[in-house]
Amino acid sequence: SYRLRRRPTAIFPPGPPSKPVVGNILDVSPKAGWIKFTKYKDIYGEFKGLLWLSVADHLAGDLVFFHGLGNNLLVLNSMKAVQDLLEKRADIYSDRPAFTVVGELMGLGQSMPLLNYNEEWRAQRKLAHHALSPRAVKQYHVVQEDLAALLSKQILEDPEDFFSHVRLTASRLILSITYGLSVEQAEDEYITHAEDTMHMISNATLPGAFVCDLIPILKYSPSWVPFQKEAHAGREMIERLVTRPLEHVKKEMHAGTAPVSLTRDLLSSEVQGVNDKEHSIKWSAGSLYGAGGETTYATVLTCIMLMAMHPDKLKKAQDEIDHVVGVDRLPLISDRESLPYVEALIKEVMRWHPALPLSIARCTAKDDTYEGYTIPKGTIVMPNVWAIAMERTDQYDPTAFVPERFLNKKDDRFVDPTLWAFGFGRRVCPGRYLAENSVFILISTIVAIFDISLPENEELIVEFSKGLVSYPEPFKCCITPRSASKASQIIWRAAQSTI
Ligand code: HEM
Repeated sequence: SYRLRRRPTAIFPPGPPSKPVVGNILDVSPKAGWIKFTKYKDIYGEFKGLLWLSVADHLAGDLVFFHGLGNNLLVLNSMKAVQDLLEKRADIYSDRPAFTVVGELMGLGQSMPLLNYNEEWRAQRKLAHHALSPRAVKQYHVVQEDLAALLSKQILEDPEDFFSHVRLTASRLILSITYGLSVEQAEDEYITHAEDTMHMISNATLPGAFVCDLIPILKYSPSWVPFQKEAHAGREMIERLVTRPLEHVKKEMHAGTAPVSLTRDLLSSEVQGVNDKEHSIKWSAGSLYGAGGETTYATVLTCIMLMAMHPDKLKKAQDEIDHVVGVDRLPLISDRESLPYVEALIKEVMRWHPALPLSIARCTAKDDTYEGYTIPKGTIVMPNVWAIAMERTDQYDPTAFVPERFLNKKDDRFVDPTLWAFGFGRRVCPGRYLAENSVFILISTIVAIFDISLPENEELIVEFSKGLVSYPEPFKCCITPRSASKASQIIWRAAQSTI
C-alpha cells in the first residue's frame, strides 16, 4: 500500500494573468521594462487586502512574478524586498541568469558580470578589488582630472558635438586606467571597436532580446538562423575586445615601457588564490571596460540635460564651486567632500534617471520561499531600482529634479541612489569608487567652466535609450564658457595634461 503525500501547492507572487503554455512571460517587455514593472507595482499595490492570497498583503506590488516557456522571472519593486533577498539571502541570490546567446554562444559568460557566484568569479572579483579599492583608486585621480580638462577643452572648441565628446571621454578613462593606453592609442585602435561591441552586448543582454534566451534548445539550430550568425560575429568581437589590449600591455611590459595601469599592476603582483591568473586578469580587466564606460557617460549626459532644464540648480552648483574652490583653479577630486551641493546634485541626477534602471539581474541558486510565496530555483530576479527611485515621499514629487532633497540627510533616505544605484550585497559594483570620482570630476569641471541652456528656437528632446544601460538619446543644448577667463583657464589646464 502507499500513502498519498500531499505536496504543498506553490503560491507564486502576483503577476499579470496567464495563458496556456506561454504563461504571462510574454508580458515582459525587453525594452524599457522598468516603466511597465513600476506600473504593475501600482496595480498590485492597490490590490492590497483584496487579493485572496493574503499571505503577504503588505508586500503586494513589491513582488511581481512572470512565468512561461520554462522561465520564471521575479521583479523586486521595493528596497525592502531587495534587501531581504539580495542582501540577507546572498547565498541564494548571487548568481546571474544564463544568457544563452551573449553568455554561452558569444563567450561573454566568462566575464565577471555574467559569471555565477563561483571560484572564477571570486578570482576576478579579488583582482578587481585589488585595483579598485577606495585606496587604490587614488592613483588614478590625475588621469581623471586630466581627462576632465581635455573634455571641457573639446566642448569649448566644438560645443555642438558635446554628446560624442562625453562618450569618448568615458571610454578613454577606462582604457587609460585599465591598460595605460594614451588618448591617441585608445582612439585609433580600440574605441570604435569597443563601442560597437558594447552596443551589441547591451542589446543582447535584455531578457527576451533573443527568443533563444527564452527557449535555450534553439541554440543548437543551424548557423544560418540569423542569431547564430550574429552570435558568431559577436564571439569574435568580444574575444578581440578582451585579448588585444592585454597583449599590448604584456608587450610593453616586456620592453619596459608600460605606463601605470590596472593590468600592469595585476600582471606584476602576486595575488594569492587565483589559479589561471592570466585568464582571470584578461576577463576581469575586460569586464571593467564593458561595465564602466556606458554607465559613466550615461550619468554625465543625463546631468548635462538636466542642467539645461534647470538653470537655477546649475547656478547654485557654480556658486558653490566659485566659493569653495575659488576662481583661480579647477576642481580637484580632493574637493569632493567640500562640495555638498554638487554631491547632492549628482545624487539627484542618478535618482532622476538611473543609468541601470533594472540594475543587473540575478538568478536563484535554489528553491526559496519569501513571505509565503514560492520562488523556484533558476528564477531570474530583477531589482527594479526605477521603482525605488520613483518612490513617492511626503516631501517631494518623484518626477521633479530637486538636489536639495539630499542636503538634509534625514530627508528621502531611501531614494538616496548611493544605496541602490551600484547594486547590492556580494555583487555590488566593484567600480563604484572609481565611478563616483569620474562622474564628480567630469561634471564639476563642466559646471565650473560652462553655462548650459536650452537650445535656441528648438525644444529639448528628453528621451532615453531603452536597453540595459539607459542614456539620453542625442539631444541639443547650448554650452558656452561663463567668461573669457574661464575659457583660457581650461585651455591652459588641458595643456598641462600628461596623457
Ligand atoms: C555611474 C557608474 C556606474 C554605475 C551606476 C554602476 C552600477 C552597477 C550595478 C548596478 C551593478 C550590478 C551589481 C549587482 O548585481 O548588484 C554593477 C556591476 C559591476 N560594475 Fe558597475 N557601475 C558603474 C561604474 C562602473 C565602473 C567605472 C566599473 C569599472 C571600473 C564598473 C564595474 C562593474 C563590474 C565589473 C560589475 C560586475 C560585478 C559582479 O557581477 O560581480 N562599474 N555596476
